[in-house]
Amino acid sequence: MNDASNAAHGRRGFAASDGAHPVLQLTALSRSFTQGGETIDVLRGVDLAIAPGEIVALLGPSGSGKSTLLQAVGLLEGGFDGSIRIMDEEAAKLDAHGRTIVRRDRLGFVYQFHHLLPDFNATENVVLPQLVHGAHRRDADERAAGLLTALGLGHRLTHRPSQLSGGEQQRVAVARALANRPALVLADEPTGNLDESTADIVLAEFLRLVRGEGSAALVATHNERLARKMDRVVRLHEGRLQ
Ligand SMILES: Nc1ncnc2c1ncn2[C@@H]1O[C@H](COP(=O)(O)OP(=O)(O)OP(=O)(O)O)[C@@H](O)[C@H]1O
Repeated sequence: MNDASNAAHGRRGFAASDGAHPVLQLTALSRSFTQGGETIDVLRGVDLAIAPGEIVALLGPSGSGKSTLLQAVGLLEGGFDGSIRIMDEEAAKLDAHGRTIVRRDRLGFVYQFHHLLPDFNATENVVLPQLVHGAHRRDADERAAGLLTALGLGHRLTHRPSQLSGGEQQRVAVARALANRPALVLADEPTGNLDESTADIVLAEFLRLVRGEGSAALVATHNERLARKMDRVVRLHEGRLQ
């Protein structure tokens, strides 16, 4: 079985309680950017293991490389050296098709800005990734309504993003990220665009839901206070994790 077809077999054998296999294992991950003849070594050998169901805060000042690290793990960009193992599969070596399958079947994404589809309502935004994943419409509708209701949006199911507040939009983005039951959620400043009290509420709901679903998460933030609510904090310093 090649890497891509392994990925296509989804999460079989990797129950959330299976502590023996990290959902994510990074070894000597490096990334440099060259611009105008100058090379910046942003990641200089990052090592990290995340257990199933573990929620890890990735702290670091602006420019320390948090987004670069999340982009690597999200298999969104090439140009990295080192190993990215996602559920025991070497994802760094996959071709574009294999990476797409790993992203679709195993990863969920929450960004600072929600990136919801503006022409679709809240439910549809959570249903669509499930249909792409092969779910039946009725099951996808039920799951979307369940997730959105758990996030306090039961009365906003048919609102479009422009009819929702910033906090509500971000809750829809959280529901969308969890829709396909990912083993690992990658979140880049998921509440960075919200005022402090809304950020606290949305983050608490995010953590409760991720824990309830048994997913692991890697959450980039520069907010120490929010980071302390997670299971573990790692810090990016001079291109390495401390
Ligand atoms: N495509 C690129 N080309 C050149 N340099 C880049 C590129 N992407 C990122 N960088 C540089 O890499 C460094 C890390 O950027 P990154 O966005 O990962 O930091 P960050 O910790 O997420 O910052 P913030 O908290 O401000 O979002 C920065 O110095 C940035 O300028």
